[in-house]
Amino acid sequence: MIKVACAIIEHEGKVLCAQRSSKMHLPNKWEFPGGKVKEETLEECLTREIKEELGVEIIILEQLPSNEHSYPETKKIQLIPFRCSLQTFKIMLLEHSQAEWFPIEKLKSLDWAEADIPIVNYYIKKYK
Ligand SMILES: Nc1nc2c([nH]c(=O)n2[C@H]2C[C@H](O)[C@@H](COP(=O)(O)OP(=O)(O)OP(=O)(O)O)O2)c(=O)[nH]1
Repeated sequence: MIKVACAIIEHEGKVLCAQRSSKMHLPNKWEFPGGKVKEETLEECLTREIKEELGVEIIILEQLPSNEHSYPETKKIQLIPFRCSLQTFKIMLLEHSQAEWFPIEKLKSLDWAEADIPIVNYYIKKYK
């Protein structure tokens, strides 16, 4: 199983969502920024990935329940979400096609990567 850490970054009641580019696996799907965990802690992975993808520093607040999901033709992933806030604010799009702040009530309307759907539903239920 591949562990993937992702960041639910909050600011002024909104959440930062990122759209995968047309060239990535799961093209054009929305996700929480993050990536595969290497030889490092989940927190180190998340800090590194967010810096690589968006050029910002995060503050990790809380780990939320993970979700296991199998996509066709890839190994099962365990998607592990963390609520985060930003320490630096100059967001750069280094990998995604776009990144946007959405109010919690709009999250359901995005075309999410399948593994994210239970996480989005949990988050909406707990934090809206
Ligand atoms: N980052 C992230 N990945 C997700 C989410 N939902 C979801 O299904 N995934 C999948 C997409 C990818 O198959 C996998 C993460 O791999 P990735 O390719 O984005 O991460 P990475 O940068 O470590 O990958 P790599 O290019 O080094 O191989 O998890 C999510 O919310 N965030």
